[in-house]
Amino acid sequence: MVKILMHGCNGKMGRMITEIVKNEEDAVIAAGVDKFTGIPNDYPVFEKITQCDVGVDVVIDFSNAGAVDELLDYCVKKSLPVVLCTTGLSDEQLKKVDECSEKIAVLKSANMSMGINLLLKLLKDAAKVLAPAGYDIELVEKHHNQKLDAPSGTALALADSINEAMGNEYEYVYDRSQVRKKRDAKEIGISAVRAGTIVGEHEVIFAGTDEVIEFKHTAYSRSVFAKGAVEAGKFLAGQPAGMYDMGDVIQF
Ligand SMILES: NC(=O)C1=CN([C@@H]2O[C@H](COP(=O)(O)OP(=O)(O)OC[C@H]3O[C@@H](n4cnc5c(N)ncnc54)[C@H](O)[C@@H]3O)[C@@H](O)[C@H]2O)C=CC1
Ligand SMILES: O=C(O)C1=N[C@H](C(=O)O)C[C@H](O)C1
Repeated sequence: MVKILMHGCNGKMGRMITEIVKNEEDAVIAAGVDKFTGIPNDYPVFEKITQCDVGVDVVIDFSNAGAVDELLDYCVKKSLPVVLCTTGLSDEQLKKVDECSEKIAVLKSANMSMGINLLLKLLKDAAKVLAPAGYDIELVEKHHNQKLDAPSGTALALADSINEAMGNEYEYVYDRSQVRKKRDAKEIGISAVRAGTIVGEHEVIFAGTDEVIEFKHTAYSRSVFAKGAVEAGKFLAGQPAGMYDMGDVIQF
């Protein structure tokens, strides 16, 4: 039985994971951490990660970028593997994540869904054919009005996947409002929409002369992220130190 510490247990994702784990035979949430403790849970909930004294096998984190440094310090101190799903981390924090992965197992992924992880692979092939043929690349992401970071971690991961396939020659452009020149061929434009309760939509557009190819992923429920996160947690418990991603969990 894998014992999970749910970091951010009373948020939208934390609550979804709490429900999904109830149907798991080989995993259980042994404790939660959330700065908002106003929700009754079946497991003990601590306001701060440093207060948690329950023995667990793995941490699943869906919280806030501001909470991640303390979480990483705790995981290193307790030698705990951590599935890091929070997005919007700073460059400094990303460096810290890398350093921590020398001491503990860290699985970092901006999107735990099967569809996006397949898309990360498919886009590399598409870009290798379409970019040299002169197709422009643009990305549009849409999320709910409660989301703090923009662009989404997934949009950045999709752009990084394309860029990696193209020798990291592309620059990301987030805002054209102050620009008075034509777009460069080696740009990936990234636009963000925040509205209503949209769970998560990502569109990657390859636009050539008289032809457009679009890849689109729509998450209709947070359960697609929650299921992936639980699988990742079960996979990561007991793994040696290192940097992991969803490609290690979902074998295509
Ligand atoms: N990797 C993935 O597949 C996905 C990642 N996310 C990311 O996960 C994060 C959380 O998303 P949601 O659950 O929608 O947000 P949310 O705002 O509904 O939940 C976050 C929870 O973290 C808690 N929290 C904030 N600061 C804290 C601290 N210092 N210590 C303990 N708890 C703290 C809040 O009280 C809240 O309950 C975001 O960064 C989001 O972008 C969201 C969905 C999927
Ligand atoms: O905040 C969200 O909701 C989501 N965040 C992730 C991201 O930033 O990519 C993943 C998902 O799209 C939902």
